[in-house]
Amino acid sequence: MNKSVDLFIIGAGVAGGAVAKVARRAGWSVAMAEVDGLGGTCPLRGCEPKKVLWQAAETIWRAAGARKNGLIDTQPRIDWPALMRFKRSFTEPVDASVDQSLHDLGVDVVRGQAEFLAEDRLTVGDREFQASHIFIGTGATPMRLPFEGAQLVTTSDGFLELDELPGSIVFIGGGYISFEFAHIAARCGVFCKIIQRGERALKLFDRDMAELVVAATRDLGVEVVIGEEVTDVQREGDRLRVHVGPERRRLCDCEMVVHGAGRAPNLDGLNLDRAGVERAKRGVRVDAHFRSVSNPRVWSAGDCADTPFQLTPVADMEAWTAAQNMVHGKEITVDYSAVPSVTFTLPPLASVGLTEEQARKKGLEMDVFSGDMSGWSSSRRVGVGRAGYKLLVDKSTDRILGAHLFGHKAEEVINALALAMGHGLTARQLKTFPLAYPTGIYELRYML
Ligand SMILES: Cc1cc2nc3c(=O)[nH]c(=O)nc-3n(C[C@H](O)[C@H](O)[C@H](O)COP(=O)(O)OP(=O)(O)OC[C@H]3O[C@@H](n4cnc5c(N)ncnc54)[C@H](O)[C@@H]3O)c2cc1C
Ligand SMILES: NC(=O)c1ccc[n+]([C@@H]2O[C@H](COP(=O)([O-])OP(=O)(O)OC[C@H]3O[C@@H](n4cnc5c(N)ncnc54)[C@H](O)[C@@H]3O)[C@@H](O)[C@H]2O)c1
Repeated sequence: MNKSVDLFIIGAGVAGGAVAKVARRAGWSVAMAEVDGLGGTCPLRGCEPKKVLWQAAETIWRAAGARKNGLIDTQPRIDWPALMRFKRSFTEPVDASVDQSLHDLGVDVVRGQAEFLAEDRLTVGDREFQASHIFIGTGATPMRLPFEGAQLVTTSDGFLELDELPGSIVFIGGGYISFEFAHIAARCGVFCKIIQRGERALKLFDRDMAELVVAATRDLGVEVVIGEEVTDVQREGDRLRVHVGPERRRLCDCEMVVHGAGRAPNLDGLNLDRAGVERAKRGVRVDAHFRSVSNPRVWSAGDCADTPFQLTPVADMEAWTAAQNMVHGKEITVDYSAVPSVTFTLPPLASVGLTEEQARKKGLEMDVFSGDMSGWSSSRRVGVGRAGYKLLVDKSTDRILGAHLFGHKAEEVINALALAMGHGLTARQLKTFPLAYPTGIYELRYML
């Protein structure tokens, strides 16, 4: 069956959903293909289910802190199967609820894998579409691991569906996923090891803060191995053997190996060549307005586009911007200078703007305010052992260039700093504005 539409959207995730809204409100006819659950990674197998697990682990963390402070004498335990059932009470309704909103919006939802036939034509199963505009919002998937035993490695999707936890887990890679999952699993009694190649873990974060997180993670009993690259995984009876380095040296055995080695744009199988859509390693090549550089009918944003971050709010912001340009003929761009990001460890690691290294490379004249927060009452109240901050302030404008926090409530405080950066507030304004006390955000005045 053939159908012509103003816009065909590939992928019903955050980015696809944002574009659909703008286009339908402008009266465009819109069809949208989705090969998996509607809603995409974030609500089904990413941020949302992870946060449910994290919140449960936070209870254990809080209890450990209270025990350390001599306030309680028991340590609670997570009932993992119950936690999984609880998690599913969040994830299972998502598909039907997104389906309903897309239906109410007037989007023609097509279940199945979309593939290009030509520059303006696509198929999904036995349906064929001709579209004046096409939006690619296919997200990312765990990147292919270049070794034989890769099929033995559990992905983040698999981890978030585990009915039972194993006794030991090795995480490949020391980025967001490994640290977040290890902080959860370790608090459920799993022995965890994180293996990171190169000279440091959490590379997207400020070096000093990342070191603090590694130290706190080791305090928790998680082994963090830096400078080793996982090059093979093999089955040995009922265990898995992890090898590292070019010579495939045996490093350790464990019950499960989890993929935290990065995510790649989900573009294979789309037949981009047939549509003349150029791609780079990081995704569809787009101009500053999110239009394909090689096929003007095609637009792309979110995790599958060659843009700087793989984060939900960024996918949303980029896709909304792409839609304004595509539907309303605007020429707007995205400002990435104040994008906050959090690694949900316990306590969390949060960051916005430039790291100290990046600011120094740019030759910026700045004041660096940094310190240890472990002795502050906010840390002592919850028994935090390690906590720190670093704020970079431009000497000439007094504006925040970057902010990096590791501590209680960092995941919330960082948003105040992002707002301050985005709206050009000065350090003095932040320091003197009367904020509610005693709160995490109030403590900004002690940092500056
Ligand atoms: C474990 C985990 C935790 C995360 N935690 C956070 C967090 O705490 N905070 C945060 O900001 N970000 C987090 N992220 C990242 C966040 O989930 C992504 O940045 C965000 O979902 C990207 O949105 P998107 O719309 O670009 O892609 P997606 O949400 O991945 O949507 C793409 C959709 O396209 C579909 N699709 C792909 N190919 C086709 C095809 N050929 N035909 C039809 N449909 C197709 C997919 O099935 C998917 O539904 C996390 C990611 C993971 C994996
Ligand atoms: N809280 C959040 O916002 C959140 C949470 C999870 C994921 N995400 C998004 O998903 C993306 C992917 O997350 P991720 O944790 O998989 O990737 P990541 O990019 O954060 O970290 C991957 C790390 O694995 C290392 N690595 C790769 N192959 C290796 C090997 N064979 N041996 C040892 N180390 C290896 C890389 O050098 C890199 O440092 C993130 O970049 C982020 O944008 C965000």
